Amino acid sequence: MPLILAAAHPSHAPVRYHALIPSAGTGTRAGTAGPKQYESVAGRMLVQHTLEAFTRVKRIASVLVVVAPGDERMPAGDGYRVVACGGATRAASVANGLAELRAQGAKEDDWVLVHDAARCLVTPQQIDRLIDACLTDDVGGLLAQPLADTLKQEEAGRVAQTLSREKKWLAQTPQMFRLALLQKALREAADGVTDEASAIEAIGLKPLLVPGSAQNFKVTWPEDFALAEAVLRSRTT
Ligand SMILES: Nc1ccn([C@@H]2O[C@H](COP(=O)(O)OP(=O)(O)OP(=O)(O)O)[C@@H](O)[C@H]2O)c(=O)n1
Ligand SMILES: C[C@](O)(CO)[C@H](O)COP(=O)(O)O
Repeated sequence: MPLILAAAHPSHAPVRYHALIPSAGTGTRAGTAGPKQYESVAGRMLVQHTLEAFTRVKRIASVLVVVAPGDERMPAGDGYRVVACGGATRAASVANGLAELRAQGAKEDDWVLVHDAARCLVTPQQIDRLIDACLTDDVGGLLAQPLADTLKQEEAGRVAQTLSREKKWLAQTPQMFRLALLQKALREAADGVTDEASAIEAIGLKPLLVPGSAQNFKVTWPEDFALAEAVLRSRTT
């Protein structure tokens, strides 16, 4: 796919935005027979809804989907490429995808928007909101949702204490950082890092929190499929 020059960086160098969609998980918590991203939701594979949102954002120059080695279930489609370089963890899949982007010619300063295949309810408007908020930021940032419920800490199945929910956010995706910075952060990240922002935080930087949407949830549990289906169908009526 040709890379499109999308916007002007303050230094006047061309800035490009790439989407990286880790889709190499097995979906163990979803309780489905196969990986959840291939389940049918509102008439299409779950991951196809995710990809449609990104391919509709015109300033995104390329969309790269990372699947597990040997996985041939991802359909080919317009506007995205599939590479079978998934790793044992989400962070490894993202790191391998970043290396692939570099191999394809993406530059160190290009922005990368990493987004879970399993967040199939993201909208082009939400993606644009993140880009608009971060494009002049020195660090980058993520969509996130302020905590709505009271927060409990558990000990042996009982409440040990109630934590303050003030200034607490649930991290969503996309999470948007410069390519080389994110590569460095993931190289240095401790095992078990569960999102890009925490790798960036670990090197001493403070990602920007950009309000997302409660509808941008990650399909994780069996009951999430029906909810995703209902939301998607409500958008087409
Ligand atoms: N080794 C991995 C693990 C996860 N992912 C991707 O990271 C996203 C978020 O992960 P999660 O929701 O945890 O998906 P799974 O790992 O598939 O689910 P589970 O943890 O229930 O097994 C998903 O789109 C998933 O496909 C990935 O690319 N490579
Ligand atoms: C990246 C993420 O979706 C932000 O909330 C989340 O950390 C993914 O975690 P998982 O353990 O892969 O479900």
